[in-house]
Amino acid sequence: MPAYKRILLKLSGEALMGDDAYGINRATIVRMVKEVQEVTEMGCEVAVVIGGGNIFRGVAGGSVGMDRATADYMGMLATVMNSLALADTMRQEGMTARVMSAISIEQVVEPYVRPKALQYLEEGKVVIFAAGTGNPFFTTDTAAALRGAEIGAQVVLKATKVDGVYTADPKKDPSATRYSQISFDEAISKNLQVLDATAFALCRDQKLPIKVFSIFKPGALKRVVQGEDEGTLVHV
Ligand SMILES: Nc1ncnc2c1ncn2[C@@H]1O[C@H](COP(=O)(O)OP(=O)(O)O)[C@@H](O)[C@H]1O
Ligand SMILES: O=c1ccn([C@@H]2O[C@H](COP(=O)(O)OP(=O)(O)O)[C@@H](O)[C@H]2O)c(=O)[nH]1
Repeated sequence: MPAYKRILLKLSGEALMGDDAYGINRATIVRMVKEVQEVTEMGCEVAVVIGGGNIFRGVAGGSVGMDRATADYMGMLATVMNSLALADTMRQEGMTARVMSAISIEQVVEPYVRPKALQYLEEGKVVIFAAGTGNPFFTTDTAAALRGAEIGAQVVLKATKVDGVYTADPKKDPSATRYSQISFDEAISKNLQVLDATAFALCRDQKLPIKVFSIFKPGALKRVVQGEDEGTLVHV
């Protein structure tokens, strides 16, 4: 029995590169899809938000003099590409996935319509939310928090490059240690960078717990969904 009936899974776009320098690494995306398949087979309803950092990030465009909003729209389009790749890989693995976009590009993907997303989830289909929130100056973490709240997910699962929330950024401070759980208030008071501030505030207000775990660790998603001790739970 899964510990969660419905989850919102945020997959890092950057992690899709695997060991490549850019784009989507085939073996990496297949592995991610197989992990998602395992949890759908347990009867867990899965919605996914995928980032775009493997292709384009708005801040990168902004830093070289591009108009930030334009760069962010490019970033959103990058998430659409990743979403299409993810849905197609799911199809190849025998799953049914539907991509819904926050910006209208109807020839490519259907628009996000909340009742329809809920229907797909009830039917056991994986729903992939593309184009983030549809607004510049936001991130896909915020899209994950927003859609997670909208669909009534019991938890936002952030599958990322680190295996949890640490006392300090583990990439900069090797002596940092991992929390197995931490409250929203404590994470805020210690200024721990887990999700961006907007996403974090939304989850806290909606009392939507967040689980941070490694996207690279085999079987981690399954263990999280089974309610086992994996990664870090950020709770109310
Ligand atoms: N206290 C902390 N605990 C864990 N990770 C942290 C912390 N502070 C900063 N980080 C950094 O946050 C990064 C993950 O967040 P993020 O850039 O949003 O990744 P993505 O959106 O690609 O999943 C990690 O690579 C880690 O270096
Ligand atoms: O609601 C959103 C979501 C994403 N983006 C843009 O899309 C890019 C890719 O998303 P993100 O950086 O969150 O991806 P990840 O870190 O997961 O690779 C961001 O840098 C933003 O430029 C945006 O403008 N609004």
